[in-house]
Amino acid sequence: MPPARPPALLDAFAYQAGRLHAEGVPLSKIADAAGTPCWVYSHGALESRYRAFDAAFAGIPHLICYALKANSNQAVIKTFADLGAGADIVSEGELRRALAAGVPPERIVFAGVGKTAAEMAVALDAGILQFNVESDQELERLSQVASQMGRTAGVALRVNPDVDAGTHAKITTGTAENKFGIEIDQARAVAARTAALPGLKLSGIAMHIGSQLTSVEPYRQAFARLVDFARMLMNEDGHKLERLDLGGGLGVHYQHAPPVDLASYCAAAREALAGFPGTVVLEPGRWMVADAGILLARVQYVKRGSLKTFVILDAAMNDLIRPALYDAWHPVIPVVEPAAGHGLETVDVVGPICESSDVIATGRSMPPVAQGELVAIGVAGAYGAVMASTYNSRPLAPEVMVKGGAFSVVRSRPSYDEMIASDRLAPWQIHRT
Ligand SMILES: Cc1ncc(COP(=O)(O)O)c(C=O)c1O
Ligand SMILES: N[C@@H](CCCC[NH3+])C(=O)O
Repeated sequence: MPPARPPALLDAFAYQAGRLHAEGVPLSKIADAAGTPCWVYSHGALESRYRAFDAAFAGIPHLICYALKANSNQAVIKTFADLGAGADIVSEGELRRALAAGVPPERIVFAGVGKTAAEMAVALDAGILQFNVESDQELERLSQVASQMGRTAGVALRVNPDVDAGTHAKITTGTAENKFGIEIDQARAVAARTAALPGLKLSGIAMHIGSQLTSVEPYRQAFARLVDFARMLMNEDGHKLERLDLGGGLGVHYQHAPPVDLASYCAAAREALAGFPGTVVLEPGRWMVADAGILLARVQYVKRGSLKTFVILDAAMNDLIRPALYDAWHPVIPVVEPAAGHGLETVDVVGPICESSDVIATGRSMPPVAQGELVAIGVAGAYGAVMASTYNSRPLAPEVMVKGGAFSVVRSRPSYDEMIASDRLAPWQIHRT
């Protein structure tokens, strides 16, 4: 097993003159301006991730539909949209975020098992590229909504290839046990139904087998099944498919580098797609943003007990829920570079929330940190801010984007008044004096 990820490997976050920076900005300066906890994103890292992904698929017609669910801040979406990205969305909220950030509707694909008729209507009205349809009932509803509006909906059938992605049980999506997609054995009949129903145009086949994949083999199997199925639909049933949507899921380097990297993922896709005449749609989320973001926090207390030492931060599970939810491992890095030859201390890094699951790191061996110091929680650009809540009435942490030597608050911290502003008393609780 290779050693846990050293801080120096975080792409855009490195020590300069003994202080951790985001690109050219000392993180302490951002903490002073925005307060802690706060999210910090590197514009340069986002751009280089997108460019690398795009370059890997050079030579084959492709459309990168960034999966907004990983990080849907307007400044992040716009960074990708400016480079030509489309969007993979799962809700009307994400549709509105994509459009507001300037993603052209003809580059938007709409996934999700529970699309409402209202969501379909808004997306049809916007003129999105395709609906990734996940059930026969959804197909019927989409046909009705589109017909009533006098529109034609582009349809890609999301098939469930029944391949185990070998990832965490809570984030696998491509086996028959999961709610996602149409079982591949049933999908041929659903394709025929799509061709027969009004208001629909079958334009592609889609898949997405899970997230944080760390091996290429499940991709190979799933891609092969998808392409075989698409060829059968084209050659035997006469459907004209314009697009194959391979979904997302490419894993990133949290604790240990995954053996699947962009090059091998892309090679597997190219091999499977050889000779396919259409466009390949890709829906990377995590891979595009994880390394480009950190959560910046300040140590409030160091509590030394008889069994454990707790480093208590001002960031908590309501900010970053991944450790509590998936036992996820994130690097925790002191902002002041530890002196050469520093020792290590085994600590639990926790937040102030009243739950024992409010952990950022358990049993972590790290350089000692003291009260008042800043720490960066790394690889937090994906599924960080988007999964945050206000549990314990903690306002959502602000988001900051850095570009070179400049930084900007791209979502502010709500005031306490704003946080409670939409609560109302019931009429019978209002007493007139
Ligand atoms: C349909 C779909 N596409 C794309 C993604 C993005 O996945 P990831 O962030 O793992 O690339 C997801 C999330 O797992 C998804 O459900
Ligand atoms: N939210 C998850 C992954 C699920 C991806 C969305 N289908 C994570 O933090 O890793």
